[in-house]
Amino acid sequence: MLRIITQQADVVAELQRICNRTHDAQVLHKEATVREVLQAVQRQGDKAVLHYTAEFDHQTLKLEELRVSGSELDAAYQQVSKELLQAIQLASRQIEAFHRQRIPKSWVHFGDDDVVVGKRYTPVDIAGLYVPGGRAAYPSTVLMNGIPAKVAGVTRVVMVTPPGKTKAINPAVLVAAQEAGIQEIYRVGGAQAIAALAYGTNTIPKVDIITGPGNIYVTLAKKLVYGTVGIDSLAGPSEVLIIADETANPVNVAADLLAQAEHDPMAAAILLTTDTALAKNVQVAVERQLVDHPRRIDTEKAIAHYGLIVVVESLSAAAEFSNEFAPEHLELQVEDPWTLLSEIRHAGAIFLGYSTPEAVGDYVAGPNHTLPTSGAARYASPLGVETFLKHSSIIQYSRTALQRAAGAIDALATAEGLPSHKDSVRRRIQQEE
Ligand SMILES: NC(=O)c1ccc[n+]([C@@H]2O[C@H](COP(=O)([O-])OP(=O)(O)OC[C@H]3O[C@@H](n4cnc5c(N)ncnc54)[C@H](O)[C@@H]3O)[C@@H](O)[C@H]2O)c1
Ligand SMILES: N[C@H](CO)Cc1c[nH]c[nH+]1
Ligand SMILES: [Zn+2]
Repeated sequence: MLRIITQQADVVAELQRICNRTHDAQVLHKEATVREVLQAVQRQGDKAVLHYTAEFDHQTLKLEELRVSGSELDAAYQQVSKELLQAIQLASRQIEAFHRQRIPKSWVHFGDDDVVVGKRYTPVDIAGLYVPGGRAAYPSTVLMNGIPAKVAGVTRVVMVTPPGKTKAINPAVLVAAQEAGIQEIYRVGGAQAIAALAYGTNTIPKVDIITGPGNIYVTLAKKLVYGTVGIDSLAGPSEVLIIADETANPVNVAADLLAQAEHDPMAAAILLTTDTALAKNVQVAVERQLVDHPRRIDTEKAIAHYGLIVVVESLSAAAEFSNEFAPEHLELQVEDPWTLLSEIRHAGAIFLGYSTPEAVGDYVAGPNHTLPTSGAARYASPLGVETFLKHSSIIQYSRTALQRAAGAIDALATAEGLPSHKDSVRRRIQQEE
């Protein structure tokens, strides 16, 4: 049952417990498993990848089965319905249009002082996309990662995703990949997939950046390989926080809470409301909607451990609690969501009004659904084209400009005790032209 507490209780402590669920003491044993997997793949490559695929995904693969074959890719189109193909294509267009809106552009500034400075953007050479596949198949996530990579101009994009129950990858995932221009796909999931992308094996290439969401094992592995490779952000078990007033519909609020809880037993679903009656009605509606829920066991676990309703004194108090939590998804189901928006500082994606369930953002709105979780929205942003780009600073000085700067460089280099820095400037300005 979804618990109700009031603002008199220690709301901040409760929210912190839920927010920290992926990095608290209880996940330490999972981190130990992940470290073991990373080390084994680093040392033994493909052999360890196949070993852990058998252990965690219960699939015994031959080495040559790791890469999804051309015939499996071709066959996927015959296995999806026309409606699903059209939905994938519609979502692709929306996602591409959104991500093409603001592509970071290189620039140079030619100053009057004979100094040129600028930024030059270049894509990573090779990107590795993680597409989850343990408890659900995620064709939408293929698009959310693959399209921004292509828009950024990444020339080699590889994808990893766990094998399904019969080794085969869900055909919708393979169709989405091809619609996003991805052909190089490996049948591997979990920490072993992240390790393979980070260190490289004989079969799977080492990449420059790993992007994409995943469960606790995937998220811990991404955290641990950061530095060996780049990562997008820590996009772990899903979460939603809804702020609702008395005007919200309790049945819809309940459905939106369950829409995130159903992702994972570690998903979080929180309602902050100013209305006691709404709190009770949502609690009842959640119970009713769970009765014949096809994913009832996992969803109930999420609701029981990481679900919460808080009755707050004001919408401003709700906004402050939400800022503490920094949710992946924030829904504002209140009479005037645009006014409340001005009080929100930290959230991955914000959904305004009664007709904007979070599911529109998961699939068709266009903004990315790969979002920071577990408080990471305090410092991180949704995945985007810029995730696959980095920039180099551009600097050019004329001799006159160097002469002007020499005094300041002298003083700073002297203060730092770095004489060759000073010398590299002095020599140039003392040299004959
Ligand atoms: N934040 C986001 O942007 C976002 C987007 C989509 C999905 N998600 C999240 O992605 C996750 C998807 O999770 P999933 O489980 O369906 O798929 P997944 O692919 O992330 O995880 C499945 C893998 O976990 C590994 N694994 C499972 N049990 C293990 C164990 N006991 N020990 C070691 N490894 C183990 C297996 O190797 C398996 O391949 C959910 O948490 C969902 O909420 C987040
Ligand atoms: N809500 C997920 C992000 O937490 C994304 C997703 C994909 N498919 C359905 N939902
Ligand atoms: Zn979702």
